[in-house]
Amino acid sequence: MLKIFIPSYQVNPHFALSKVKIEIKPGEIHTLVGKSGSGKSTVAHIVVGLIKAENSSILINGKELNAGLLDRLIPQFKAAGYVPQNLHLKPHHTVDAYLDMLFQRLTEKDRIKTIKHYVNLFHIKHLLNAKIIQLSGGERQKIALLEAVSQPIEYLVLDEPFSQLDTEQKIEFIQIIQQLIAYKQIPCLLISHDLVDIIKMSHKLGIIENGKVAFQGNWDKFWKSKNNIASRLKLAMLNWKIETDSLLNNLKQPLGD
Ligand SMILES: Nc1ncnc2c1ncn2[C@@H]1O[C@H](COP(=O)(O)OP(=O)(O)OP(=O)(O)O)[C@@H](O)[C@H]1O
Repeated sequence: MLKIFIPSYQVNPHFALSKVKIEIKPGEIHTLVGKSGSGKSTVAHIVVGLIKAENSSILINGKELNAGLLDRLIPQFKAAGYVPQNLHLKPHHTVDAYLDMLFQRLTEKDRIKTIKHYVNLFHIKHLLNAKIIQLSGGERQKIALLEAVSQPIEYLVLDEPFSQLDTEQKIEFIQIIQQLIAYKQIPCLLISHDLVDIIKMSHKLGIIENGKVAFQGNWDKFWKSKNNIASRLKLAMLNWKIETDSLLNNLKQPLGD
């Protein structure tokens, strides 16, 4: 169980996070949505320990994590798997060499077996000889996710992981994440403002507005909620569904001359 509590965090004189409380069970994907600048990435940065917010607590399976423990530079303790908005991959490595590097800690036999498993799961066999720099944006996002889950992590934080993907790639990516989360039984905090991701992936939804959590709950609570922002999001979802349905219906019509 991942328990996040940020009572208050002043980001700049005009913006602060306040009373952010999120709990995510193992195997659960909790999506945080909100307008640009509402504070989503700041929450992610605190949760993975990139910034330290005084008085905040991040508890994973009952253990208190502080920025020191979470620091990615401390190799013994990398509880957080994190895919940031801006990816930092080594451009000149081939995918093959990159995977080899990620699983260096394993014996050769285990490394070969593990890499084979991930190559199949991520459908990247055809990319093994390509250099990272030659990959498409979506393929790079896959490698970044693979890197994040390559360590024995205890929770996963994904910040806009689908921003570079088209709908088909997105559906493939969503399935990979769902399998990983279910298999590893870890909590996942997903930051997104894409309705497809939100509808297809979330077990729970949090809406953040101006640094505060304006709504939080499961789908049942969401659909019953009279909260203003939840209502606007519902409307967008319903319109999206209508648009998608009509698009799909139109696709079924035979093409004219
Ligand atoms: N180090 C910083 N110094 C000053 N202001 C900052 C700093 N980091 C973030 N901010 C401000 O805090 C606010 C929230 O930023 P944040 O990146 O968390 O929003 P967001 O909801 O993730 O936005 P987006 O969806 O566009 O990525 C923004 O107004 C941003 O400019």
